[in-house]
Amino acid sequence: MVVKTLSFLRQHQTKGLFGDCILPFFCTQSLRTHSTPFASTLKEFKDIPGPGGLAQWPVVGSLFNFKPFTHFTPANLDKLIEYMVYRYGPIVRLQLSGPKVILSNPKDLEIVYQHEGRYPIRPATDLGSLYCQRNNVPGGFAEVQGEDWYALRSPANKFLLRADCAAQYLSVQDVVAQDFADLLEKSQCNPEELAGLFFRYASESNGVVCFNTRLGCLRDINTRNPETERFLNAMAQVFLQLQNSVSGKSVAHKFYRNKTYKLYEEACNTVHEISSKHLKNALNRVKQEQAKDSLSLNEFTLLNSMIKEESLTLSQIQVILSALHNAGTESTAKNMQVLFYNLARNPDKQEKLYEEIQATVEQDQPITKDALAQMPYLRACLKESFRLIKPTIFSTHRVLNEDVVIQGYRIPAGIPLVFTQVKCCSEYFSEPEKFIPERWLRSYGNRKLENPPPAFVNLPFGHGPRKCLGWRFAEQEIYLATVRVLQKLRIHIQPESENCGFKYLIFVEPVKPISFYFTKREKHNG
Ligand code: HEM
Repeated sequence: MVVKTLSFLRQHQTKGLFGDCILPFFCTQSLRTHSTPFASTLKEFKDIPGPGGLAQWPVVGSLFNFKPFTHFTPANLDKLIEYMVYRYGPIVRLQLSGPKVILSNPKDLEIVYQHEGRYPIRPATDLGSLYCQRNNVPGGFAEVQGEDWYALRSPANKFLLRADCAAQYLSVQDVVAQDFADLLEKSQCNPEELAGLFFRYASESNGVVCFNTRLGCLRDINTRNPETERFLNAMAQVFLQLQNSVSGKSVAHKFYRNKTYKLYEEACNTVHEISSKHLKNALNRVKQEQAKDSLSLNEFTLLNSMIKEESLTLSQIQVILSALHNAGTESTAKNMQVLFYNLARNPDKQEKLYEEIQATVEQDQPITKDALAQMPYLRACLKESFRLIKPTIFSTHRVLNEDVVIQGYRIPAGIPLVFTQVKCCSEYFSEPEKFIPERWLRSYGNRKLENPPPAFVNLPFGHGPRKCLGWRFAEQEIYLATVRVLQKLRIHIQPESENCGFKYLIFVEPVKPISFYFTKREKHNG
């Protein structure tokens, strides 16, 4: 097997499939570290460092990682993983509902990505898969693998991988961002309700992309549409129950339709029902406008690109658009709050960003693609916020179809590899706990970045063919909201949120809702 793996690596290197990176890295890192002859340095899977004894037993071994044997619970799995990396190093083998390998060195992540193949496998949450199996409904991007995944991903890629896709929606998403800023200006919300406003913003902004319509999520409380409210509540319920399923609050859903499962199923059905309606309406509008000759399918929109895909059925279009809307809402809402939190805690950086905005965009003028391109500090602030909070999602896994050699250990195909980036912060960044957007600027303090961090050190949207499909939209939505809010308001947090912790269940999220408050900026006249 060892020889097979090595010959595989050699073979592909000579073929150039992995560029010239894999084998040299393998040689310099793994073999040099252990400085023994080539094949004999390969160590077996069972020798990977990690908790020993009963903790490695199949099935029951997982239990020994948690209370009462340790002080960790499934709800703070990220802390357990952080501890494991601290205790055992960059590669750790442990039982977590089956054997897993935790990797934290960016160079090892790179190796995994190089081996993930055409159809990368990211294991789904069991609640999502159970829902599809028990109801015999097709899965979205998160639930499907292999060719089924590719059948969804490839038509979506045609639009979403184009560099200019988000720019098509810039003006309409800008209006959504202005509505959000207006709402924050007027709001007298408690922290939970405020967190809900971020969720509403992300849903509204993604709605214009996925369903070509304003869903009405940002309407004033008195004019809200009951169906939109039902939609928002159902989407929030989907994430809540997913969190319950991964945080150990529900285990029995695997065996029968327990409360968590039933709530999840009901919420998924509601999301499906309402998103089907939105899609039907959007398609009708397209037909009407085509009949009037006022719309050409050549207009570059997500919906048009789906309609033009002859291989796609209506139900597949529905799955793709609904999955995009769901995947993009909670993730964007949560990461946006993290950015606002970092800006609130660093008023000097917030003012510096405000100055950049003032110099680039007029308050009553639309935000253009060029204007966004001229705001490097805005981009640096988001990048730094992602770095500080990472991972943005708990957590990116891959399962490889082939054996791989990492840190000198042979990891058999099929073992889930869990990526975490806890340690690399201090290794690659000075003052890693500080929010320093400047570190991402080409010149930092008038000197060129001497040791730029390795490429795989900060991957908020993942990497490779299975990378986040909506990353351009996520960034655009966060940029627009930040610009429109800062033009009007200063972002602050109450002292009780000063050191709010974050947890990672599905997406990153504050342990307690953040107590933001906003003060109006005096109007500038140019
Ligand atoms: C700040 C906001 C967001 C963050 C941090 C984020 C992050 C991620 C990450 C880390 C993944 C897994 C990638 C991997 O396995 O390599 C992912 C997957 C995905 N994201 Fe996002 N995302 C965000 C917003 C969005 C938005 C706005 C959309 C849609 C408009 C979206 C759609 C998706 C989809 C469909 C997938 C599954 C892709 C697949 O399995 O093929 N995301 N996202």
